[in-house]
This record gives sequence, C-alpha cells and structure tokens, in this order.
Amino acid sequence: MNIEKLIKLAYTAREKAYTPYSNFKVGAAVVTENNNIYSGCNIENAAYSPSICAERTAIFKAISEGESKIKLIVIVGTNDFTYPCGVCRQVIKEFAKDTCKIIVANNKMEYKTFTLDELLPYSFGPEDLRR
Ligand SMILES: O=c1ccn([C@H]2C[C@H](O)[C@@H](CO)O2)c(=O)[nH]1
Ligand SMILES: [Zn+2]
Repeated sequence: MNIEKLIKLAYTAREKAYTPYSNFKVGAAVVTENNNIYSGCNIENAAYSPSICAERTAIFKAISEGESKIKLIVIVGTNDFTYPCGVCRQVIKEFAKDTCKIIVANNKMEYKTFTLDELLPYSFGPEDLRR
C-alpha cells in the first residue's frame, strides 16, 4: 500500500479517537513485516493515566493478532505534524524492524520520514537484555 493510502487510513482511524479531555485526536497506521496493516486512535480515560496513544493502539492491535515486527508507522495528529511521545517511541523500539520508517503527516497529505534512531537515539531495547 502506498504512503498516501496509509495516511488516509490514519485519518480514518483518527475519526474514532475518544478524546473528551484533550480533544486532541490522533490516528496511526502500521505496516507489519508480513505486509498486514493495522490502524488505531488515541483513547482517553477520566482517570487520565489509563489513556493510550494512537501509535500504541495500532501497534498493540498488530501484536495481539500475532504480528511480531513493524516496518512502517504513519502518525497524524489534529493540526500540524504530531510526533510520537516518548512512551510510544520506546514501544516502537520494542517491535520495529531495523529499517522501520516513522512517518509523520499533516492534514494536507504532506509528510516527513524519520528513522527510530533519529527519534530515539542512544536507546534501550530488547538486545540490551540479551547480553
Ligand atoms: O503522538 C501522539 C501524541 C499525543 N497523543 C494523544 C495522547 C492524548 O490522548 C492526546 C493529548 O496528548 O493525544 C497520541 O495519541 N499520539
Ligand atoms: Zn504516545
């Protein structure tokens, strides 16, 4: 699936965002190494801390369906470019292929592409526990 279609999928996922507290809606779409696609939105909670970001919703949907690695994630926020929070960067680290692309898009179909190393340098991950 091309990037434009994935961005559109993330826009559609964003429509489902449950954000009564922030009213900041985010959508995400991931492509797994098996070329399956999962999307997700942010889901907030009255107790605030149980809230989850769109990126983690999409990734956890993929993992819970038996996928193991993601090769691309697209993120669309409410206004301008929205970058993944630190927690989501760490979750991407856990499940990303080395070549994983992180694509941040705005509402005009414009997008920027990053590597995880750019967004999470000097990271800690699964390999650090295997030494
Ligand atoms: O990259 C981001 C940044 C924020 N949020 C969500 C968390 C919260 O529901 C709302 C405001 O922070 O946006 C995401 O889903 N992804
Ligand atoms: Zn996050």
